[in-house]
Amino acid sequence: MNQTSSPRIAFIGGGNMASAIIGGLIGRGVPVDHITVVEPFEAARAALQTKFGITALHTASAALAGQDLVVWAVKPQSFKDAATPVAAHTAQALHLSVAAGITTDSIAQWLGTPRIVRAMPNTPALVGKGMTGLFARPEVNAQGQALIERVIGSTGQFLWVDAEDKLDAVTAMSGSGPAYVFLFLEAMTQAGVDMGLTADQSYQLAVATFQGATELAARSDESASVLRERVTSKGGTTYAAITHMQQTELPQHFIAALRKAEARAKELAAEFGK
Ligand SMILES: NC(=O)C1=CN([C@@H]2O[C@H](COP(=O)(O)OP(=O)(O)OC[C@H]3O[C@@H](n4cnc5c(N)ncnc54)[C@H](O)[C@@H]3O)[C@@H](O)[C@H]2O)C=CC1
Ligand SMILES: O=C(O)[C@@H]1CCC=N1
Repeated sequence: MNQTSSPRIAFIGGGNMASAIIGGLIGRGVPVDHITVVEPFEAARAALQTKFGITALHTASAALAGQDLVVWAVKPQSFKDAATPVAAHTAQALHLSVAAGITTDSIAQWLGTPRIVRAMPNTPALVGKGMTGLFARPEVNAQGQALIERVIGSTGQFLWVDAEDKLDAVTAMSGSGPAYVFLFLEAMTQAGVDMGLTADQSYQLAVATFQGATELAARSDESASVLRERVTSKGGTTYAAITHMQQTELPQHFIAALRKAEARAKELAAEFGK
């Protein structure tokens, strides 16, 4: 994105997710003075200053008028309160929410505009390897969708879903998913230590294995199950481990856990969307 075509973008909430997107935008050449952030928390404002040279506003003001896009990066429970002072200045803007669970119906009601895209990003966006699910209300035109793709594309991959409730599945998969991977990394590292390796050695082995295996899956035309079978010699070591995982129903427990995340996304909408 160059200087002349750079949109003006405001962020409401300047925490982890906002920082990931801001980092992506700056990396793609969006000038810092095209980015406005409202962030009430002093330490978070200081972090934005140090990291990006952005002086965030501590409260909504007329500086929010004339923005092309407003990105909502507050916690679901803070959204409604955050919306009231902002809505007065931003009725003309396109809005992008990354808040888990909060529906565009609620957001449209709070902001007084239906021009809303809902996104479910994930934290690998911090290193440009994010995966974001997107849903646009019908009032968002192709130009609006293209702007969203430029912004979110600066943080990694994205995909559009055609029904808003599918974002609950996206949340359970890629939104929360990095935490599942980190849990597996922790468990693999512990196993390595139990078998006599150092914690550093174990962690390196675990992280490199995830990196390598997922890169292989991404580049391969074969399914994950075929790739798995290629590692698994009959009666060998992988067979011993996978058999134990199947006998103890690890895959079923994993699937059930994702359904819990999906259910929680729906609960959040009911809880904080009123
Ligand atoms: N962390 C994650 O992996 C993901 C988070 N999300 C969503 O992103 C949103 C933000 O999450 P994080 O960045 O992790 O949280 P965070 O806590 O790092 O950032 C939220 C920021 O909003 C600020 N804030 C609170 N009240 C405000 C107000 N009235 N006006 C403006 N700012 C206000 C807080 O001070 C805080 O710095 C959440 O809704 C979450 O559901 C979505 C996908 C992944
Ligand atoms: O745990 C959460 O509610 C948010 C949404 C996806 C990742 N973090």
